Amino acid sequence: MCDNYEEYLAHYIGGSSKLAVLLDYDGTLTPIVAHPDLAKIPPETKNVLQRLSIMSGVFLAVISGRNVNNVKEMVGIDNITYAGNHGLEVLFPDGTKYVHQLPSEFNDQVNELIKKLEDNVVRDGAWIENKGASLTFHFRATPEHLRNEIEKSAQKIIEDANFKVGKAHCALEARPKVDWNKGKVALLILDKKYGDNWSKKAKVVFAGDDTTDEDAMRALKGNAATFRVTSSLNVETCAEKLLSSTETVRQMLIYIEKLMLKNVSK
Ligand SMILES: O=P(O)(O)OC[C@H]1O[C@H](O[C@H]2O[C@H](CO)[C@@H](O)[C@H](O)[C@H]2O)[C@H](O)[C@@H](O)[C@@H]1O
Repeated sequence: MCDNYEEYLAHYIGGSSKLAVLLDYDGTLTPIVAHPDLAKIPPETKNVLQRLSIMSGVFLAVISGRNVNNVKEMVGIDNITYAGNHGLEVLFPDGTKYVHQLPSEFNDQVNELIKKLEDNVVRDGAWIENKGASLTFHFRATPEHLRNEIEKSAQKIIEDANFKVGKAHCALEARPKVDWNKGKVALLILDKKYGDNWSKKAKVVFAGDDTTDEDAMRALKGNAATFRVTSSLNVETCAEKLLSSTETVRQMLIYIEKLMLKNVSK
């Protein structure tokens, strides 16, 4: 049921003094807007994240499809974990990094893909966000009557270039064909923080709004409280609960802060 998170979280977190909060960025911490550079984190959301980031017993990670340096800059909080490119790269608060190994031919493949997209579908407002380990083909600025055709053509080009293609908000995500995703990186992050029996040591909350976030909801099933941010009640999801907006995500984070304040001051 939508936005009915209080009872669910109070019951799930219980008296636990250790909680990992894993959050997607676009569409979860910030509303979807016309261009990625405009998706600034609302100050109230940043404030509650900042408070959670220094709260004893709370561990915070942002797991995004953006380039990892870009998402770190957009959130702007030190000492938390950032995963970018759908988990292919991670910056840990201790200064260490995880970079998922890509096939040696990847750079050539991505350059070829960019050239094909530029020659065929980068027009009528559509553009490529080159994020290094993956790219996003954006068509939000394309007139609505042209979107379907441009999306179909781009999808075919991405598939033919041997990339994984995923549908996003007015965009297609092109990712290398490696067995890695937001779910696998969520498990890696939790393992690194708590050890491989993390599920016995900490409670976990995950929230995301997009299809790539479903990998995390699936991987965490049974060991986390998971939320899909969506305004539709009919969305197919592996999440346990729905949240209707980024504003509700912010309210939920404030509720988590209250619960954890009680738990850590016991
Ligand atoms: O995993 P996320 O943090 O949710 O990132 C997913 C993609 O988000 C961005 O694109 C989307 O948000 C933009 C800003 O609101 C919007 O203009 C665009 O239409 C959306 O598709 C980002 O640009 C991508 O790199 C991320 O992969």
